[in-house]
Amino acid sequence: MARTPLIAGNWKMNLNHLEAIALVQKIAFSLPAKYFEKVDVTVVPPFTDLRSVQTLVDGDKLLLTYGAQDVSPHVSGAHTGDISGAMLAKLGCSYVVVGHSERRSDHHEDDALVAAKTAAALAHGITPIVCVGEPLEVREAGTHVAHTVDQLTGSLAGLTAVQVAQVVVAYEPVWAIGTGRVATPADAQEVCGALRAALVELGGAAAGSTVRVLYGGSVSSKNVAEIVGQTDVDGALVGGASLKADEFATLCAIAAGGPLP
Ligand SMILES: O=C[C@H](O)COP(=O)(O)O
Repeated sequence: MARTPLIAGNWKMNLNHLEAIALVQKIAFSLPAKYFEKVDVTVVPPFTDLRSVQTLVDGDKLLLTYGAQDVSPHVSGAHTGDISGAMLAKLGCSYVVVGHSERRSDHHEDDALVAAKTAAALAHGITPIVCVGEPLEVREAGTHVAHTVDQLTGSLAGLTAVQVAQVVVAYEPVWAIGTGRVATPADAQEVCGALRAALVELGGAAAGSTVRVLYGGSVSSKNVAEIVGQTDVDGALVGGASLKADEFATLCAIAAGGPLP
């Protein structure tokens, strides 16, 4: 079954709600409806922008979707600073990023916590984008495939086969994030192929054929075609390049198979 590519723009801790509106308007203006038949496009702003983005997307009936950068593993109550899955669902979020390497590093998130967040997202009908990826020393030791497969297995622990088939996975080698040092298409395919095989182990054939496995790490309009051209790469999780409307729109158009906007 052909999987529709997904391009997700992770804004990280950038852009206030006014800047968010301006960027989404520019992206939507640059990408006419025909592109959305061939690629799913989502933006992932900071929490503080989500209500503004929701109002814009709903009001103007835009075809792109949006998501959040994190979700609480808790349901509600005394968890200062957390944002629940129910809150994100009410804001119309389609996706939530979980287990990004910046959160694993900055906030010491481990696979068990990521698994709890993954389950929290699914419980509210939000698709988790589950991130895995090796640091440079693991890549240099040559154990990156086993490392990322272990991370994925831990991050999906406790899910049913049906739930496994509902996630999106993002392979983001830490050494490629924000560095301009993109993985080669062969590097991306090697790990994404192994992750797909692991998905079959965890969720059966349905998970292997339906789950989209993205690549992330210095993706731009210059390299996206080769990356998404790999058999087991179904799109990209884009950081820096998602903050520039023209660049992000071009990147999405290329992932859709063109023509350029
Ligand atoms: O979530 C996105 C990734 O961390 C990639 O970021 P980047 O495209 O700036 O390298």
